Amino acid sequence: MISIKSLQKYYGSHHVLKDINLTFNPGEIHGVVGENGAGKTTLFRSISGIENFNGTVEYTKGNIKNVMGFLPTDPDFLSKVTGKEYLQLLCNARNIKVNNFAEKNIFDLPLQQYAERYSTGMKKKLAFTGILLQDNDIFILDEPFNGVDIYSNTVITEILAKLKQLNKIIVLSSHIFSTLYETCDYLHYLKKGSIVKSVDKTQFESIEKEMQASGIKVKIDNLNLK
Ligand SMILES: Nc1ncnc2c1ncn2[C@@H]1O[C@H](COP(=O)(O)OP(=O)(O)OP(=O)(O)O)[C@@H](O)[C@H]1O
Repeated sequence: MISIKSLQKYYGSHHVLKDINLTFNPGEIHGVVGENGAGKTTLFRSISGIENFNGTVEYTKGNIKNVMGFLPTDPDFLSKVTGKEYLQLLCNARNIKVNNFAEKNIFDLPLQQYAERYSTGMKKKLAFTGILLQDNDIFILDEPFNGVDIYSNTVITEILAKLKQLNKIIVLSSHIFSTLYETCDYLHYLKKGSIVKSVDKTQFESIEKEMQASGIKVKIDNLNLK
């Protein structure tokens, strides 16, 4: 179980995350939704230990960093590192031996090419493959579906279902509600740095409606488009 208590994050005087309290259990898929700039990436980076913050993130089974795979929105790679070398590096970091990377290449990526020259979607798929090969127990996925083609979206959805079956802890963000309905067990609505609503699947619609009602129509009307 991951237990987040009173998490606060400031960038200078900007209070980006305000008193976040969340619990994630094995076998659950949690979605974090919110408008651009609400703080989703900052929350994920804090949980992953990339950012300093006030409050606590506790994992009951030990050091979260040793068992967690973090997928950033836009993964980037060192220059002159091929896709295969990148996967090898990630496996080495966990002492995992892979004999045949071609067999593990679920997205059919050109593993002999330099990863930094991959397209946006290919980079995301390579980074995702890497954290899957690491046998992690926790997956923090920042917009895993964004920039990825339709077929790969289906593959990712099926992988998430499999990870859930395997009792992993999964936290993801997405702006696409149909995807969230399909994948998540719980949704947390992050608004201006605060969790304003946490619901189970039976109430996803209430968050979708609340987000739609948060002024978009009024703003468009104010444009006076003719
Ligand atoms: N390194 C940083 N330094 C200063 N401010 C930052 C930094 N990173 C993020 N912010 C600010 O923190 C706030 C939350 O940003 P964050 O990227 O977490 O939002 P988000 O919900 O992930 O947005 P999006 O949906 O657009 O990806 C924004 O106001 C952003 O400008």
